[in-house]
Amino acid sequence: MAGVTLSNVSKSFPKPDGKGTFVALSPTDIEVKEGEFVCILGPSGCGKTTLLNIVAGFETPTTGTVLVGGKPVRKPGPERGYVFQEYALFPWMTIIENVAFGLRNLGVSGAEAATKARDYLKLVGLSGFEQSYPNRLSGGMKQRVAIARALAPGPDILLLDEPFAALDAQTRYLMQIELLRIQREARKTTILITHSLEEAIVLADRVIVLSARPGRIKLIETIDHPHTRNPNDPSMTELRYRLFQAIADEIAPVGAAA
Ligand SMILES: Nc1ncnc2c1ncn2[C@@H]1O[C@H](COP(=O)(O)OP(=O)(O)OP(=O)(O)O)[C@@H](O)[C@H]1O
Repeated sequence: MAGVTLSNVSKSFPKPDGKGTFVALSPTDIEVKEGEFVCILGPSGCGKTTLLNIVAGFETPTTGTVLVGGKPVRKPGPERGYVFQEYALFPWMTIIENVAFGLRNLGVSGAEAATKARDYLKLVGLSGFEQSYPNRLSGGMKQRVAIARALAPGPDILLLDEPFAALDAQTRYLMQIELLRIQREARKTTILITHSLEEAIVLADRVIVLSARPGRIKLIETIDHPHTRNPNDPSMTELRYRLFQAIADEIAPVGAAA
């Protein structure tokens, strides 16, 4: 197990016209404890994916450092599993090949990778679909495969970028409960980006709301209600209101200027 520490992490990108840079993420400090489930909310374009990509090692921060298990992140690594919004499965590979892919890249033998891939497909409830191709699966099933693939190399950290955004409401809820079960069972330190207040309330031990771009931490809420949570339960009303207000305040200036 490992935690994640971001110290003074910021990111600037070149402006689209090539003249100078703009700040996508303001200097940010976040400490995610071992086994903790953190959800990050914020308006579109505030730097959520950028933050996650920096933790994943896909992007280098302009300032600051990220430590995973006390070690600096410089590039992607097998101790960090990533789940993309749009499944990102290889359509020409069977489901089991997709899940075994990361293991094979790590030098695990074909037979061992297949055994592990089978175990993880079982964990996400997809035994029996090993030889199917992604185009035969529903959106929810594809996302289960993507989660199994992220888990297969045995990461300490799970990073998920709006993993359920493309799913219908019912499948989304079922997947949230499933993810929570897996996360609790495997005690993975988890950071999940979402646009959904409800999703954050259902899943998170702690919710971090970022401001409009350049993102900075606007609000942190610890949720200590026992799982499983109903975001519409009256006990969640105040929390829900605070989260809503924090996000609405960030969106309001756009409307106000009109
Ligand atoms: N590689 C890149 N090069 C240039 N600009 C980028 C790059 N990646 C992100 N940006 C810009 O940085 C800003 C933050 O983007 P980011 O994708 O992190 O936001 P986000 O909060 O995840 O947005 P959304 O909720 O819409 O997915 C945006 O203005 C985006 O266009």
